Amino acid sequence: MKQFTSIKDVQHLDELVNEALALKQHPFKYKTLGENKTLGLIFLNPSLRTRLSTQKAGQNLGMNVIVMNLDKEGWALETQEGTIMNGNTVEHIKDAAAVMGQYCDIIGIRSFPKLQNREEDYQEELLQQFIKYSKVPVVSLESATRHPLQSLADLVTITESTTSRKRPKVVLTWAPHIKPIPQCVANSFAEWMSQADVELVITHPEGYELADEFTQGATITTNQDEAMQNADFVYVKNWSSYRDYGQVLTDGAGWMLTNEKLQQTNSARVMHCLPVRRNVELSDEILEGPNSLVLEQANNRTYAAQAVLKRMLEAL
Ligand SMILES: NCCC[C@H](NC(=O)CCC(=O)O)C(=O)O
Ligand SMILES: NC(=O)OP(=O)(O)O
Repeated sequence: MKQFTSIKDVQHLDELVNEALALKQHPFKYKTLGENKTLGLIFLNPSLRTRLSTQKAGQNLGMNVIVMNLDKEGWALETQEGTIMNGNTVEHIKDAAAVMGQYCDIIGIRSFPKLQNREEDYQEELLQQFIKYSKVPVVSLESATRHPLQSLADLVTITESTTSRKRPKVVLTWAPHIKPIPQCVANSFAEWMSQADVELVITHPEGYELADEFTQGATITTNQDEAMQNADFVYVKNWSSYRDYGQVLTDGAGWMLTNEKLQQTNSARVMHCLPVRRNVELSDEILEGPNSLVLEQANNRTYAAQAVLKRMLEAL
């Protein structure tokens, strides 16, 4: 694997999921594979899970891992081509990425969307420039439009939790939030589920339609109660509008998942990528209840990252 920025970089999805599950059983089986190789993790936004699980994944494979919070600790980055840098930006991404590519064998990068200009965000300029100028394999740690390591961990979690039904019904439901949130976790989850052996239903209020490219094959409804019927997994997530880009169109009163709503499901397991705003997006009773899978999802982030890094190391 030369890079990992979306499901399009995965050739055999089942094999990657099984690899992650096998690594969960034997995390140190390949502890010499990454010997003398450096993994650089670069963050332009906050992170708890992605940072620690990817660092741990690299270490489990024997890699040296270096981490930089570029937004706080680095020079202010310029991304425009050919600009006269007489303003606030200090270093061009061309130079920064090229330098980091010399220090690292694999680079991971997190860069959220600005949620101001849809075309700009969806072009993934920062991620693409990093790939171009670092010249080493790049793994997305969550970009402007996708969060593939999260989606892989989510699929691993669903795979290991499926018992009764061969083709589970998976519902992605919009939830309220207090501020505009990127579409990337929802985009990515929908994109990965469309390639998995599940029935995917997406439910959200009017105006929160995700971009078509991510939702192929899904049933989409604005009726949350209808979506919940007989669900095996409910994935809870807020996102801002794609249509009215970056806008919050409703306070979403009534969209928070509760135990009462869960009654309509097939005892569905409840998922969320975390961090979660308790009692806004999801109730305490669900998060702490027997149906919650959120901690297992977070745990599986390590093995998802390890499976991806293993493939990248093998391709170096
Ligand atoms: N990396 C995982 C999720 C990141 C993002 N959450 C946030 O930005 C939370 C911000 C807040 O709650 O103030 C999201 O939900 O898409
Ligand atoms: N789920 C997730 O990506 O969490 P962090 O933002 O803490 O990395």
